[in-house]
Amino acid sequence: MAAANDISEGYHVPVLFRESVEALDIKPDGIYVDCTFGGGGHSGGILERLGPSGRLIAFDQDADARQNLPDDERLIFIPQNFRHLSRFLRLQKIAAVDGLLADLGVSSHQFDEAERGFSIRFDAALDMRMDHRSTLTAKDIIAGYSEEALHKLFERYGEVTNAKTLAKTIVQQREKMQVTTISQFKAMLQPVVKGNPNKYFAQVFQALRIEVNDELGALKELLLQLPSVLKPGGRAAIITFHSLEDRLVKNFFKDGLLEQEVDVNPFESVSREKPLQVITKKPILPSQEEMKINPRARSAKLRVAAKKL
Ligand SMILES: C[S@@+](CC[C@H](N)C(=O)[O-])C[C@H]1O[C@@H](n2cnc3c(N)ncnc32)[C@H](O)[C@@H]1O
Repeated sequence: MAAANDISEGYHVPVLFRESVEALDIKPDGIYVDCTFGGGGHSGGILERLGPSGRLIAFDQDADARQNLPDDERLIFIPQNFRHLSRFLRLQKIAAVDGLLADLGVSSHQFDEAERGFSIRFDAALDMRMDHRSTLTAKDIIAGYSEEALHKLFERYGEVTNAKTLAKTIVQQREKMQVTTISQFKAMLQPVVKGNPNKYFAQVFQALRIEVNDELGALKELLLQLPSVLKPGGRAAIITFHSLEDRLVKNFFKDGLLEQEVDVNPFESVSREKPLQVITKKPILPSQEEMKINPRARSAKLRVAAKKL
């Protein structure tokens, strides 16, 4: 596993490393959660600050992350989706934790392994699953979703400007040809590509990846568990990579609500307890220097909140 100043470039370079680990305000004997272990960069930073009695519970739904596990008995690895956070903490007999970090999305490793099907750079099966135990793949979405569902998906998750035309083309074309690989899919899209093809394909692939892995559903479930999982004063630090995720985190940290819900009863809106206190009024962004060294950091935003005392 990568230590703080010995970042392994091979698997994943942690983004906003110092900022996010410092945001957890680590107590040496505390219990912490890394929801997204990946290459173990952030976990390494947390372990460095923990004393011998501290504990780190690390989740990752991708079996590949196991290869980065350090030989450290303070770390417990849980190869599961972080949406099951409370359940697995209970199994470990942990009632609440002192801090939690989530560095959302995919790792560089997942992008760089051609056969995972995440990257437009390679040809492979249209897969995109972070967790191989789950059944839905990108191929299934292209083959089976209705035109309307495809339209909504590409518009919402990819901000594809001609999402309606794209959805229509997919539905027409899939009658004529079976699409199982990235190159077949890209060929199918050729007539509708708008602007820079790489940018267009990247938006389309992002939308499919979010759907395959139900990334927003998992994030919502994680957020809803924060008030009960954190100890009073316990910190949550979440790094997002696109506006849909960031909006969810921002709203939940501010109001304890997933969407901007309108309170029907104005008295209730005054009295409703907000479970978290926002620590970062504005998101923390990577420095120019970090973005130069690690272009993947460009869209990262870190938000931090604490459970109210
Ligand atoms: C951006 S990488 C994290 C990198 C890590 N912070 C590091 O320093 O190497 C995201 C990781 O989280 C995992 N992941 C994403 N969503 C997840 C979820 N809902 N549950 C569990 N793991 C998830 C991915 O498999 C990937 O390995």
